[in-house]
Amino acid sequence: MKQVIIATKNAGKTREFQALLAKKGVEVKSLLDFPDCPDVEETGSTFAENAILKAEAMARYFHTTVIADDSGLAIDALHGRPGVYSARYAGEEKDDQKNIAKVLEELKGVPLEKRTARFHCALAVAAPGRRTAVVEATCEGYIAEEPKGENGFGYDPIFYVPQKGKTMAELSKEEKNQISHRAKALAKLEEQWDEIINDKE
Ligand SMILES: O=c1nc[nH]c2c1ncn2[C@H]1C[C@H](O)[C@@H](COP(=O)(O)OP(=O)(O)OP(=O)(O)O)O1
Ligand SMILES: [Mg+2]
Repeated sequence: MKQVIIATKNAGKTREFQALLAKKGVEVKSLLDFPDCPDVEETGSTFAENAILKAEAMARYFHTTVIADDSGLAIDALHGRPGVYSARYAGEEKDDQKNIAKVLEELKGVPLEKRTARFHCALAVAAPGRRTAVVEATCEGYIAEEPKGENGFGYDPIFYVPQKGKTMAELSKEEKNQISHRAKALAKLEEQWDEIINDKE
């Protein structure tokens, strides 16, 4: 069985990687499968730096190739915030509902055409004794006036995707995986794929 470790404790990201990589016959393990693994502090000032920090720490811990995802939402009217602070925007507890409420409060009265935003995803691939590779991608949209939809995770209920006429949380998993920042970044690893996967008996 082909396998890859994604260095994330986020269940939503994990589900998306599982769906994206099942097509390739690759089984995804995330850090949720390894409850004892250490926390990595996200002290970088960019998505790429944080992805590298997480990937390299976990490649050392597991002695094998891992992929880390650092992602978030950049809102133009908020000068790029919440950005790399997306997960903890409304506090250390990483509460999606509180993060959404904070963003909507800050955007009160801002008209739709000025609510432009994008999701960013940086993926770092680290392996012991190898140079770490990083790819990045974005997905453009608008911040809706109110949350809509039940699917996805994080800021999906307030991220309006113009070409679909829906919020990200109203898209099916398959639809999100055709357009998302995460799917686009993963596609950029295509050429390195044979070196990334681990063959498990
Ligand atoms: O597709 C997405 N749809 C909605 N929201 C999203 C998405 N992608 C990232 N986001 C938000 C969630 C979280 O507020 C932050 C990620 O923060 P980030 O540090 O990368 O992830 P995390 O702390 O949840 O898990 P981990 O670091 O273990 O991978 O951006
Ligand atoms: Mg994090």
